[in-house]
Amino acid sequence: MFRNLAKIGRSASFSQAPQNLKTSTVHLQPVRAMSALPNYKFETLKVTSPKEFVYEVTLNRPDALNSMNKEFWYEVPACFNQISTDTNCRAVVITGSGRLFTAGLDLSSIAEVVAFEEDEDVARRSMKIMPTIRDFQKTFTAIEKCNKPVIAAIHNACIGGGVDLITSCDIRYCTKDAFFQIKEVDIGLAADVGTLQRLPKIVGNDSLVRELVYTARRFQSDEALSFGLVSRVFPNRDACVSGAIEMAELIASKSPVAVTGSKVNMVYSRDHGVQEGLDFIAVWNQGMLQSEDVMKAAMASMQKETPKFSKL
Ligand SMILES: CCC/C=C/C=C/C(=O)SCCNC(=O)CCNC(=O)[C@H](O)C(C)(C)COP(=O)(O)OP(=O)(O)OC[C@H]1O[C@@H](n2cnc3c(N)ncnc32)[C@H](O)[C@@H]1OP(=O)(O)O
Repeated sequence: MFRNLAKIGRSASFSQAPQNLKTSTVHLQPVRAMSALPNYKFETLKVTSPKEFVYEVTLNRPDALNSMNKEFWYEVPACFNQISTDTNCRAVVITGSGRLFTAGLDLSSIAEVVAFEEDEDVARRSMKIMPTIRDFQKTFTAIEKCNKPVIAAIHNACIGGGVDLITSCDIRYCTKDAFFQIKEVDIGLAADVGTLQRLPKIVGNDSLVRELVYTARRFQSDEALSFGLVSRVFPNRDACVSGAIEMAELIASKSPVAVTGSKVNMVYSRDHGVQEGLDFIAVWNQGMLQSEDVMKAAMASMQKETPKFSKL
């Protein structure tokens, strides 16, 4: 399988003829021109802070349709692990630069990403590939494990690995022109970095998920909204990104103790039974109920004031 993919990779377009990419037709860049945060230095991502306590992580390879190359797979977890403990951030928005959100795996990078000696024994080759798959799974798990809620703002195409990415986010918004495709079967793969595991839990319709996975058929924003993959649809990219940032700002105004606790417990409860989930939150809250945030929030609510919470 990967041997064939590696051959495709050697002849795919981005590595050989990036100048041919059709990126000039529609450029929907944000109206806001924001400078990157100096302590977040990545090749494939740009991190900015559009509002206090809100970070925007932009997939930043517009000329390659934000496709996922080797650097991307390692930069995403580095970025989200850093954000997870960054006390200046309480909510994150993921956006795509250029004309679409992401084209998924960079087909021209496959040979570099999955490197092995062709004449090597199958077991030895397999054992070399396994750690790469595990690493790539960690890429999107880092978003799910990030202590801050993450909102995906999707415009135009969200293909293959893009669906893996957005299903690891907490909230998904998209534009009216957005379309999605679980594309992996079309390149001879069973999706292996999260879609098959997370999507059924998000949409609660196993029959539909299987249909989308087995056929790789495209579906549009209205269908994505109808079965709950996204919760809001906006007329265009600017409106979508602004809506996501506004929601992130609202989340960031709440107690970071309460929001982080809610995220950690929702992820835990998705993967465990009701009683285990109740046990987990009981242990969690035996500590967190002692937080100053509880008293602050309750007092502010009674006095009809807006509480201000300290950094975590
Ligand atoms: C261990 C692995 C874990 C990860 C697995 C992940 C798997 C996946 O993501 S599977 C999906 C991989 N992606 C694709 O198959 C995308 C295929 N591309 C498209 O469907 C369309 O190109 C797209 C909808 C993104 C855009 O369509 P549009 O009509 O607007 O543009 P095109 O003319 O089709 O494309 C422009 C040029 O870009 C090249 N290109 C597009 N996507 C990729 C890609 N993912 N990797 C490399 N190159 C890509 C396309 O060939 C065109 O090149 P050229 O003909 O030279 O202009």
